[in-house]
Amino acid sequence: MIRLNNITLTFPDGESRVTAVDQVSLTVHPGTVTAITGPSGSGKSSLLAVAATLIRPDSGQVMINNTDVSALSAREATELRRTDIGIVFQQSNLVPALTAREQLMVMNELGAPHSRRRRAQTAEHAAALLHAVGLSEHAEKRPHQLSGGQRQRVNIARALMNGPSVLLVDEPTSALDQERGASIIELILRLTAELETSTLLVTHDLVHLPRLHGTVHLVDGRITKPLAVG
Ligand SMILES: Nc1ncnc2c1ncn2[C@@H]1O[C@H](COP(=O)(O)OP(=O)(O)OP(=O)(O)O)[C@@H](O)[C@H]1O
Repeated sequence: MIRLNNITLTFPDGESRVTAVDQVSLTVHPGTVTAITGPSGSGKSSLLAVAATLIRPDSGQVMINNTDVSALSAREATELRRTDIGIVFQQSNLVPALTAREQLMVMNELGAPHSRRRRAQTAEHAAALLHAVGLSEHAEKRPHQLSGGQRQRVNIARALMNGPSVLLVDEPTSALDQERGASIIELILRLTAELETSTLLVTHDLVHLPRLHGTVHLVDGRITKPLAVG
């Protein structure tokens, strides 16, 4: 579970500061997907970065599975991020030289060298995830040989490699046509249910909102009345 308690985040802006996130609280339960929507500049990506523990807020708490992230040492926070949080960034950051399978394998090779047995388990897990995202037949392809939707599927599978309890996804459908976008949303919903992740999804594609479990609408960094959807 992820819970944000009264988060405020400001950035320097010339002589003063701009408030990107303004007293935002939200909770995402396991197995559910909550969308963050709002106009450009309303603080969606900033809020996601706080949830990812990549940016420390000026005030407020980020609770991951009842652990207050601000109470952790830098090392503990890094470990929590590695094991408990899966992130799909807006800019696909797949490595051009690696195949889909290798993009997943590399997640486990960052760190201590592993035994042969551990490598075999990792390979099995990567294969299972590629199957889950419908890419078994494309496992040996490199990013330039995959479509935009397929690359997004690799990104999602890679974010799930370490078995995170929290999945954070930034604009997963923005580069896709409506049909491919809808199938990525279906995939995220299915994986969220199967793997019981608490999923937060930034999107400005309002068409998908009725499929999700909750929506947080931001204007100028603040939560406003939920949009009427459906
Ligand atoms: N690193 C930064 N330094 C200074 N200001 C920033 C920084 N990042 C974001 N901001 C400001 O914070 C506010 C929120 O930006 P943010 O990128 O979170 O919005 P957004 O809703 O994700 O926008 P978009 O939909 O265009 O991606 C904006 O006023 C933005 O200019």
